[in-house]
Amino acid sequence: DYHILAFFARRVHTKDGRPVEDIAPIPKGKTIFANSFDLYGLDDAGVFKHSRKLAKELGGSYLIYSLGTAVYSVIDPETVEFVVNNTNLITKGMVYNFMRPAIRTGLLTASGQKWHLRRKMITPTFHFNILGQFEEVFKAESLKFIEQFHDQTESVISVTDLIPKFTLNSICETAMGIKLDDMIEKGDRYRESMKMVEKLFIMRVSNPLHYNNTMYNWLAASRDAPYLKVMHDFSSEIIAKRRLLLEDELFQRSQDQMPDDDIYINKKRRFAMLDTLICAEKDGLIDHEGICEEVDTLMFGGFDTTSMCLIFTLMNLSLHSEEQERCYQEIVENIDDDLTTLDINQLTKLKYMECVIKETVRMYPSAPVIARETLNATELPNGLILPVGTQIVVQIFDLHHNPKYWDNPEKFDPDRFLPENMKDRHTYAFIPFSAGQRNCVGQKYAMLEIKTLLIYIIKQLKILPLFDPKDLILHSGITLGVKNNIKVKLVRRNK
Ligand code: HEM
Repeated sequence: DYHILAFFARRVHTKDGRPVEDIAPIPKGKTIFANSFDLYGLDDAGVFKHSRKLAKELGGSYLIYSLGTAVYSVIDPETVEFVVNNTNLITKGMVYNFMRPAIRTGLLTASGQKWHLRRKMITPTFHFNILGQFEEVFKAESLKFIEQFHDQTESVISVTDLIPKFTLNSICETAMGIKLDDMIEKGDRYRESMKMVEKLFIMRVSNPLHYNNTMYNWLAASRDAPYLKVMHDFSSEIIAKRRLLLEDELFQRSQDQMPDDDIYINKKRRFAMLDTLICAEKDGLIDHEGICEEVDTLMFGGFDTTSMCLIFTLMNLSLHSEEQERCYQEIVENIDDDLTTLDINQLTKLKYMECVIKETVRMYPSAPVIARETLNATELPNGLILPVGTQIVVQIFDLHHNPKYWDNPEKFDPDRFLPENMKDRHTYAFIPFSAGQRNCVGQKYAMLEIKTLLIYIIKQLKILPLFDPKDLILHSGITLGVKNNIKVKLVRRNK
């Protein structure tokens, strides 16, 4: 009866006929419709808390039934390893449909042949040599960031306000080849709309009446439309600007009689990922709509995720002066005083800083949840047999706080990531960038960007706390969000 009231959900079975509950607890739903309306009426902070509460109470991966579907939430590394490495499980979960009005069907949300083609097209744009060119942009943007405080011995800043500007400028200049200097106001509106779109995404997740596209279009699409328009107008303007710049560049090259295929290896010219897409369009491999899909995906993927990681890293460093000092000493020992010479090779020497960043994304993973859908009945290593259409939700946040794999998980302790402390831990207990075929294409890009800004800040300024972490209110979105205005005090270091 219970499952019939979840609108005829196909049921999960076990390989050996044991009751499912022996392997995965099934929390009782709030209404007679199983768990379908458990999130109903909750805001983005409530949705976040709900999942944390379930993970804590149930202590392991668990199963719910919602609107005709079984939803298996995974918080154990053995199942995570199976899921992310299973080539039959690369189709994203149903909830990614709700992102499509904003980021369309690009690399993040696409499936099947389309995903394979796009992944093949976009992966080379994150090649080591190209990242080396992007490093110049990260340095320029980092310098701009700290120059805001150059005439002050101390200043109070809101990292939640300032960091997203830095990351949006960086992604637009690296990936899109466009400086935002004459689009500052439009950039501000883009960021504000993005925030709103994430809120609306969670409103849809928490209201099953909006799951179906027709119902959503009828009941909620017009409410969301103005924010989506701001986002899409912004990305369209960037594409149009880059098209003109690239035309110019190609024209110049034809005048100088240089071959077009030399365009990406010319050291003097800065490569933009968007150029690859525009050139692929000329070869008939992608159309204008496809370019819009990928630009919206990369802007979103490259902006909000790194913002959140930087915000929480700066917060953690402000709260932990000893760890901050270790980062400072490591910079002094490994990085040239003249930051204009900073390059990728120097960045790889900052091992402790890497531990700090990893510990931060463990505690606050920018992508707290990822999901897949089974296209066939799928047997898991623990003996559960998931029927076709099951949603597998990898709860990265709960995995990263699972006390079975992390001692004192709420404690900030970068030493967890020293090689000697990692060897006995399950590799899949930590997957901030996911893993397997559908892992994050921007992982190396993100680490470079984050390390570069941290070097510029820590080298010159001490970061002091102005925020009590007990007050932190996290919320769900497409990425992890925070309700608070997190401030820190920056004090110039004595030379
Ligand atoms: C701290 C920063 C970042 C974190 C924590 C992060 C995390 C993730 C995760 C967990 C996934 C898997 C999503 C899923 O399975 O649904 C992912 C995918 C992706 N990320 Fe990132 N990401 C970060 C930065 C970036 C950057 C900087 C870019 C682009 C410039 C980017 C672009 C993408 C794209 C396009 C995908 C989809 C890949 C695919 O499905 O083939 N990410 N990211």
